[in-house]
Amino acid sequence: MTEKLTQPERDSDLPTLLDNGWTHDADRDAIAKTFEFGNFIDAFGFMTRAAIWAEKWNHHPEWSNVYKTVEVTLTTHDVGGLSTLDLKLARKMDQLIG
Ligand SMILES: C[C@H](O)[C@H](O)[C@H]1CNC2=NC(N)=NC(=O)C2=N1
Repeated sequence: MTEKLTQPERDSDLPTLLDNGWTHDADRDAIAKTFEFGNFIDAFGFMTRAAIWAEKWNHHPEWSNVYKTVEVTLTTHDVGGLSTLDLKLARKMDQLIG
């Protein structure tokens, strides 16, 4: 059963993501990041590769794409806030952009 992040998990895991351009939306208990690419194909390719991981982990982003920009919000709907799945997917997205 997916659980909400504990405070110790937040203290240890969130800072690195925040340093990597993620922001924390306290109201939703979600993290968000805007990814900018060189062109539309690179942006869509990022979404395609991230989608494969999202489906594999059964954990899906809330995201939108306009031309070279992909806006991502991650939260776990089943628990109404952040879980380790959000952190895992965020780290994977950061890994995909190299
Ligand atoms: C039925 C299915 O396993 C659930 O709806 C999964 C699918 N993907 C999900 N993605 C996200 N971000 N949060 C969830 O709670 C969630 N739940």
